[in-house]
Amino acid sequence: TRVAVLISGTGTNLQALIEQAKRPSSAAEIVVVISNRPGVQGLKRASLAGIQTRVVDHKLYGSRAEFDGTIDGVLEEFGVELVCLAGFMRILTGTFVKKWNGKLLNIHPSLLPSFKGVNAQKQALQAGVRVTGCTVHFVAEEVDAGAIVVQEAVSVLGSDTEDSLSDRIREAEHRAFPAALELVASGTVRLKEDGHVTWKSNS
Ligand SMILES: Nc1nc2ccc(CNc3ccc(C(=O)NCCCC(=O)O)cc3)cc2c(=O)[nH]1
Repeated sequence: TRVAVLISGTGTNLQALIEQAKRPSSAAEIVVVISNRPGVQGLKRASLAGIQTRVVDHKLYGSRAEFDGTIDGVLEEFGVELVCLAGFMRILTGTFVKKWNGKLLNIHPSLLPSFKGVNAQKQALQAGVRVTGCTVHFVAEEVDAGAIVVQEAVSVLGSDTEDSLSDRIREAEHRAFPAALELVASGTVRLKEDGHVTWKSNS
């Protein structure tokens, strides 16, 4: 499966996906990395891995529709079949999400539906939960509300700060996202028309 990864920054999740796609058994081939910001470290990680990169700078577009349309054009140019959002921080328009429905994966640093939106780790600390984690989900128009593919639980320690908890969640993300990538790229898991996830059964 031809995969694109969308980033906005360092791309630590991108690195985990690159390593997963390199494995001989992987069903995924990352064919392009697209950033909405120039000069970010994730672009260097992609180039080091021999993956083509594109920058679609959202500041250069008058509307979200034009920005998303340019992203769509790059995805079509590379024959992309699956898109992973790895720390991509721009909300995608409904038109784009509809076109790519079932082919867009995002990772969120909490056990959705708890703690949607930005600073999910801080929300978990402030809520006093003893278990949080990360979620890989299909992207729906409503932010952080798409069907769940993979989750990994992470304990909250009494000594945790936002940074120590974020680091521990990030380690879980680096396992969960590659696992979800394989499940969807291999066709084991897919999104049904009714918006629910279905697992291919051998029986
Ligand atoms: N329609 C749709 N698009 C998304 C785009 C990115 C992400 C990644 N997670 C994100 C979740 C939230 C945000 C956010 O609220 N950023 C501040 C506003 C930035 C802006 O103005 O664009 C960004 C990414 C998830 C979604 C999603 O669930 N649905």
